[in-house]
Amino acid sequence: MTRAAAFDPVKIGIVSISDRASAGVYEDKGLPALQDWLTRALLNPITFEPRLIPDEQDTISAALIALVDEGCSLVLTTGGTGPTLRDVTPEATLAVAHKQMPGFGEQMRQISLRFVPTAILSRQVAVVRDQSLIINLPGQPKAIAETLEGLKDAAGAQLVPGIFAAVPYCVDLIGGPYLETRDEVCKAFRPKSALRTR
Ligand SMILES: Nc1ncnc2c1ncn2[C@@H]1O[C@H](COP(=O)(O)OP(=O)(O)OP(=O)(O)O)[C@@H](O)[C@H]1O
Ligand SMILES: Nc1nc2c(c(=O)[nH]1)N[C@H]1C(S)=C(S)[C@@H](COP(=O)(O)O)O[C@H]1N2
Repeated sequence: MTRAAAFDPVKIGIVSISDRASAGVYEDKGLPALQDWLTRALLNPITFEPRLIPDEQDTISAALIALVDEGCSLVLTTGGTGPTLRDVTPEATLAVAHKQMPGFGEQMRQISLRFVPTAILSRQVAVVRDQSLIINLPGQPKAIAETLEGLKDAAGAQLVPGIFAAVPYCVDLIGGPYLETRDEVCKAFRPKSALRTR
């Protein structure tokens, strides 16, 4: 068996929530940014389930429920986390939550403050629904890598850990596949007792 074949396959939902990108007013950069980063970070074979939808609460909740029901162990959204009247991604996500995971939002705002003072305007949340972890990321395409990967210095040393470091163990705990990362992109952390030996 090749080493690649030993990695668990994973299905990941990626959801870009933008009135203008979904209407074709501008090109969607959210889905490509999510797909690029996840492909770089994960060693597992990934099946992506992409959705590009407007900032409508019921549409967002329905998309999240469908992705979880289709077997996505992880669902990442981008966009609609700010304070404008149309920004309803956190409400749509909380509406389908079985558990809230507040640490992800707290850490994302800490990371983002190192990039922009307006980081505190993002109301992003993370939740568990069934055996899936759903995480909101901000809408600025560059915010995707910033929040997932964190902040590194010029030599590549981690200054602020990205939120993705905690994602593989969280997915373990809710019964999902064993996710493995490329350390140079994101060093995942698991307690020693949870490490799989090869
Ligand atoms: N899917 C996307 N593709 C490209 N750029 C985006 C996308 N989503 C957001 N942006 C950029 O990031 C900014 C902030 O994102 P935000 O989610 O607040 O969008 P918005 O201003 O509510 O507008 P819209 O929902 O129409 O994208 C946008 O104004 C836009 O410049
Ligand atoms: N890492 C990062 N976080 C960020 C930003 C950013 O550029 N980079 N933009 C902020 C801004 S300006 C806003 S209004 C909020 C909400 O963005 P959203 O409505 O696009 O989700 O995210 C914030 N978080």
